[in-house]
Amino acid sequence: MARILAERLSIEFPLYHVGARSLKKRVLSQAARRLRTDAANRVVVSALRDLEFTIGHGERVALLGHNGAGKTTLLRTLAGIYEPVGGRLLVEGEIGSLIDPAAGTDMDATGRENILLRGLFRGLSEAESQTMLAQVESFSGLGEFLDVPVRTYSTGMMLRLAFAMATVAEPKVMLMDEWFLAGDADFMRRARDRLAELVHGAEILVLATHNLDIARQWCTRAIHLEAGRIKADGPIDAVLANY
Ligand SMILES: Nc1ncnc2c1ncn2[C@@H]1O[C@H](COP(=O)(O)OP(=O)(O)OP(=O)(O)O)[C@@H](O)[C@H]1O
Repeated sequence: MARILAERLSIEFPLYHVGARSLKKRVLSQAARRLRTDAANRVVVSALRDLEFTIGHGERVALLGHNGAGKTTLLRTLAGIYEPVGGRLLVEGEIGSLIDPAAGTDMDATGRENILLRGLFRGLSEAESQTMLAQVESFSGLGEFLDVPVRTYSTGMMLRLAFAMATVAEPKVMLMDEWFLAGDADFMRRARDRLAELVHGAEILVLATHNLDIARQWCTRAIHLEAGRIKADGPIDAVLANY
């Protein structure tokens, strides 16, 4: 069964090329909330600090918080893109990630080649990859553009490809950034239906959003992040009442 467990989970980003003494002085002199110097005397941004939570089967979690609170960092960490600098993270269940459309995409390869590569990466057989290709082809609506290098795609075309590739997998843990809910009206009508099916089929949904209506509509629980820490965690209505 799908499960996510975080214990004292912390993420930091070293800031290279900002060795300026003035910045270091500032970091040391003020009670800086997010910046500090690490053991190697580098300035680091503390993006997530000591997060503790468990997400279990059937939970639909909204990550809420103002700009820079840590929502995207947490999604990327759950997806395995960032490695925690402290604490422990356990994610059980196949992950479907709708976070960065370009992530895991070879920009010089065509859409079709990318789909087949993704299939191979997931350990699908040749026949299964071809089935996935047919599904993505019909769902993405990219038509002849599937045979063109991805680097020439518009933002909306990238989104279609990424969406179609991520959703044919029927993952158990769905990680999603709200901007995947943006797109042209025609595609989004179909995408929302597919997404609703996926969310229904997935055991866990984690959705980062600023849109409280979307949070209320899609989620049962909310984790409110503030400056990299959990400010509130509970049933969606209770968290939103104090948001
Ligand atoms: N690659 C990076 N290098 C340095 N700092 C980073 C990096 N990515 C994120 N941060 C910092 O980590 C903190 C959390 O950023 P994050 O993008 O997770 O916030 P967010 O809640 O998703 O914000 P938004 O709502 O604006 O998208 C911010 O202080 C940000 O500056």
